[in-house]
Amino acid sequence: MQADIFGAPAAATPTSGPEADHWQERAAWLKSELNRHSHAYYVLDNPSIPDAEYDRMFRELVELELAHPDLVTSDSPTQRVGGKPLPQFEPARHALPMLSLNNAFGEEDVVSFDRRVHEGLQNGDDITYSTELKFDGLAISVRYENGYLVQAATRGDGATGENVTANIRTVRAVPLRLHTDTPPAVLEVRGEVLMFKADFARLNERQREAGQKEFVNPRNAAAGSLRQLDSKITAQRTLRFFAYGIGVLEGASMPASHSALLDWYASMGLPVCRERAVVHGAQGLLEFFHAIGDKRRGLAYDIDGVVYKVDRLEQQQKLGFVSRAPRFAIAHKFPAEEAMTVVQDIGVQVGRTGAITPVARLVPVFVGGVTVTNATLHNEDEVNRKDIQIGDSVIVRRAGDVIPEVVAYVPELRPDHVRRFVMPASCPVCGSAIVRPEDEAIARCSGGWIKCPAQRKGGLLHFVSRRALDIEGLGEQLVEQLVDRHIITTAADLYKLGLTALSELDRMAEKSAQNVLKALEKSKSTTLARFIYALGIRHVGEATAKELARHFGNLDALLGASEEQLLEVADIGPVVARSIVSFLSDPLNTELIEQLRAAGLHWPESEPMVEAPKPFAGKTFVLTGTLPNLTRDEAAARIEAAGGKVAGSVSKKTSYVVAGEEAGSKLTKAQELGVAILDEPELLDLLGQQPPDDAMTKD
Ligand SMILES: NC(=O)c1ccc[n+]([C@@H]2O[C@H](COP(=O)([O-])OP(=O)(O)OC[C@H]3O[C@@H](n4cnc5c(N)ncnc54)[C@H](O)[C@@H]3O)[C@@H](O)[C@H]2O)c1
Ligand SMILES: [Zn+2]
Repeated sequence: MQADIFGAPAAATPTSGPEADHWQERAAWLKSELNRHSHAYYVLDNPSIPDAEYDRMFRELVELELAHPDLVTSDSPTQRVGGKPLPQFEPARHALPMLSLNNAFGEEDVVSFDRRVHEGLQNGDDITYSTELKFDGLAISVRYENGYLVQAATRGDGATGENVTANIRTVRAVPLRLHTDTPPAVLEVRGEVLMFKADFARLNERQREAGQKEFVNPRNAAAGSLRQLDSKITAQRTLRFFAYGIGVLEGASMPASHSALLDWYASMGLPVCRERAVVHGAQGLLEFFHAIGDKRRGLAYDIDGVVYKVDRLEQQQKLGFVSRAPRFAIAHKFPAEEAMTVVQDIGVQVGRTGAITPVARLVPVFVGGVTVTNATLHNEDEVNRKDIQIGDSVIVRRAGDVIPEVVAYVPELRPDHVRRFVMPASCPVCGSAIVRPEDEAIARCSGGWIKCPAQRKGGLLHFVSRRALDIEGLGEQLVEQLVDRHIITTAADLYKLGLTALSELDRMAEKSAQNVLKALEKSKSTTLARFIYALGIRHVGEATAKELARHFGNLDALLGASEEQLLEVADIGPVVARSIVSFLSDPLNTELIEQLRAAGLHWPESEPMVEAPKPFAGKTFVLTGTLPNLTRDEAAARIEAAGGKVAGSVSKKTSYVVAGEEAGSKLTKAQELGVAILDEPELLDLLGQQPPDDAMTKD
């Protein structure tokens, strides 16, 4: 397979096109492709390729233009910002243009940015930078006259945007009036409109219920919601806003620094993100980048990097602008979490509970900071729902430590010959029949761990994993050998391993064998929660194991618990309770537990705790629509804390449906079935609670 200059497989991407040595043709082709994708992204809010793919083509064009400057034309995407405003909107000219940002993809880029700033300012001292998040939404300019919001416009092509004033007025996060007695005569606040992840999930759920198209990601949902001809629709979507820049200012003096500007904004009731800092030099920039990288998953919204800006505005002015971006700022991007590649085959993997997972074998692709060759397709229904076939170009997502998954295929790149995935009839590892109970999404190998080495290996790897007994040095290869050579069958056998047996394995020096034995010895002293989790009971994850340990205090109390007693544990529902009882009533499992105790595994034990009564115990709730104060997650958390269960769909077994505004088909179903319906005040009444304070953070 031929690779292009960025190392990605050429056939896997739309960058195929003309050969790279016909550079004129190639540049023309890149321009037209980039323009086509920009239109889909900026104008239609419906991109067909991942951003990383777009960025790759963009960089290729930049390189070509650098090598052949006569290729640069004014219509080149490298010279322009965004897309043409939609003609359906009234145009809004920006008195000061709204630009883009240059990107840094690695530490070297950040160091050279800092160097260019020094050169530009002829300054030998450390530069002070203001650092903030790069929100993944869309830019907006909001104009206040004498403190009142008078106009809001999208970025558009940088010079002219779309007048979206009526829509912005429905966004609660944007104040209609500045909270100050001395407002400037004119202030253009620039910032990002975005959608929080939870609101995005809820919106897509509603779209699904209503049989309408779902949005690809929060950015496109935000853009699609703001750029609505009917502001009633915008009003129904929860949009947020963070201010981060300034356009025209009249009747007030400009703060001396960017950080002071943001503080001023916050004092006037404009939402400014708290995750910002003032740092010195390239070192300070990189420290901020890493600190935010660690926090990223926990943020309520998507970011695709951080932004560094020279803090002193007078220095910003001195540095000025290049064609489409300021010289005083740069966006430092996180590695892209989505990339495009080709599915070469679809195989299956057998998990520790026998679950058969379809796995796409991919043309290797760099995504989320690593090279990925396999990505999960979750289960048979997902493969069919997403219609992913062998031979397709697909978008692969790897976010943080999450297992890479195939998100979607790219219809415009589907070749003539693709092949469907067929679930095999028997386990590829042990040959036992694969069965899929009618009401379940997961097909399983019916061999159990006695017959199926894949399940044995999976179970052992789970047992030794970091969150279970945390036995260092017992990795995949070692477990594989131990099982394949029939040296061990169960976890209890691990504690019978001796130095000779271990040293005889491949790639096992005596020193490492000794370390494994030491780690095994150390693991004997553990906690009840880890031990329960390590057993690998289906549906008992880490959190449930902790809850069980807390509730029962000691192992014998858990071993003797009935299904009813298990149901009294917080977070445990009928499915989990049944799974625990069925696991513990299998003599093979109880024997294993006894063997492990006999091998010396121990933990502190205590008496079972007495739980306070739970008013919602045994009751099932379904949430639908938007509640006035509580988010859906908050409402669910409160119901669960009171012992109730939250279900996704309404049935005769539902005790209550909690309905907010725009409740959809679930409400109708509840009315049909005669299920009791609550609004937010009634729910809080039942709970004996108050609504929360406004959730939006305004410094
Ligand atoms: N998938 C596609 O087909 C496709 C097509 C076109 C563009 N794109 C993507 O769009 C991006 C390029 O768009 P762009 O020109 O808007 O640049 P950009 O999004 O990379 O950077 C500029 C924008 O960042 C935003 N921003 C967020 N936080 C900010 C902060 N704290 N300070 C200042 N600005 C902040 C502003 O909206 C600003 O306009 C690329 O990531 C590209 O991949 C994708
Ligand atoms: Zn099997």
